Amino acid sequence: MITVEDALSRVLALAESADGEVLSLEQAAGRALLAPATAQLTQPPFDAAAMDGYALRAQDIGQSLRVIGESAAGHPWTGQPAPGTAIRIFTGAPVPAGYDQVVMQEMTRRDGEMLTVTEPPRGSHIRPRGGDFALGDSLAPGRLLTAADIGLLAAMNIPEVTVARRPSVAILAGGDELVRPGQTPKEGQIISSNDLAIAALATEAGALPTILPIARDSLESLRDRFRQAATADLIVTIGGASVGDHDLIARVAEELGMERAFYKLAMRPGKPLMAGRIGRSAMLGLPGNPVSAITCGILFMQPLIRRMQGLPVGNRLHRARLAIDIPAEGDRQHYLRARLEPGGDLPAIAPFEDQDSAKLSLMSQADALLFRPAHDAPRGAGEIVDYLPLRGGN
Ligand SMILES: Nc1nc2c(c(=O)[nH]1)N[C@H]1C(S)=C(S)[C@@H](COP(=O)(O)OP(=O)(O)OC[C@H]3O[C@@H](n4cnc5c(N)ncnc54)[C@H](O)[C@@H]3O)O[C@H]1N2
Ligand code: MOO
Repeated sequence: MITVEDALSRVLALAESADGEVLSLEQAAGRALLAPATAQLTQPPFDAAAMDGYALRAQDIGQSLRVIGESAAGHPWTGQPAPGTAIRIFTGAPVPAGYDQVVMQEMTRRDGEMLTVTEPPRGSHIRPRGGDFALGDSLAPGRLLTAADIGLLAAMNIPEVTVARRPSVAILAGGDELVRPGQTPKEGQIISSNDLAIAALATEAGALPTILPIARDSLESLRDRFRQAATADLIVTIGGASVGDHDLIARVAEELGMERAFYKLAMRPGKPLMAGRIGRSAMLGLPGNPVSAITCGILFMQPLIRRMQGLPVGNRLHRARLAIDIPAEGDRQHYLRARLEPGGDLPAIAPFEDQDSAKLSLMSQADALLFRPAHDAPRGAGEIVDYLPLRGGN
């Protein structure tokens, strides 16, 4: 058994460098920027008024000023500046050269052509040219494009960007006991849930998943599914990873030339995780127990999919205080399903008493995976521990 850390670095090594595709900004939100995007202009392109009011010379405040022109957004004033004058100006309009102060109209009194500043302004109310970004500034790759990024890129006059192609992920669940949701299970059958949960995790990480028809516990059925999956960037199998007589995944994968990176790691849940490469595809073999499959999906599959898009692998640990005492850990790194509550300086975390890796209801209720290193000593309420959030904030 290898450590979780070692396993993760071997899984990440399965990623090849990301392929790019060029998309319009309308299509690019949520995608991974793959090449630097460089501003084609300077913003603001001119010193701009931040308020509706008057442009004037700060040194003239206190005098009665003559209003000699108007500058509106899209309609700059082009006259000659002069001491003792002011220009009517609107938010976003160019501040004409020769004037260094905008005064809000609420702080002035206008009488015909004449203007008096009634309250001293605070700040110039001028946004200087280039104060937001300058020609040649760039947005670095390796980030998911947010709504604000899309707005920024548009303002930079970049109509198209190179983003990582979404990795294709073929998801292969197998087992004679499995039927699809919506069907009526016969005696001894259960509904296949793992493939849908893993596909949801893959989508969340930016992949395009395809759920293959459920494989039967036969070599022929599994060979057939692997053939269907052969063009995927990543093949994820679920179940059939352990030691039972029907656990055939490893056998078929090897027969098809899988180069195995590892099999089994010192982790709870998720010990029988397998990883490697088959043909042009990376492969992850997740354990069948639903909580184990989802935990391995979060800890290994999602980082791999992010790495395939040139993104940081994520899964940063956060800190919380234990709400209850917990016993010493065994020889596997443990991820316990836990509830988080708001706390004083840090949130309070309480692992569920029942950590059965077959219980989806508990995984669904969990706010976090409490992280415990192998051989960790007993811990008391109030001690600080690490956790992985399960609801955003990751
Ligand atoms: N003698 C041993 N038995 C087991 C060991 C072991 O080390 N020695 N490890 C246990 C652990 S830990 C896990 S995790 C499971 C993993 O087993 P497999 O990956 O071989 O998974 P299966 O046997 O195929 O299934 C396990 C369990 O999960 C259910 N399952 C499978 N696929 C799905 C699906 N798509 N949707 C919903 N549920 C699924 C399946 O019905 C079984 O109940 O092995 C332990 N045993
Ligand atoms: O690893 Mo199994 O995943 O403990 O249930």
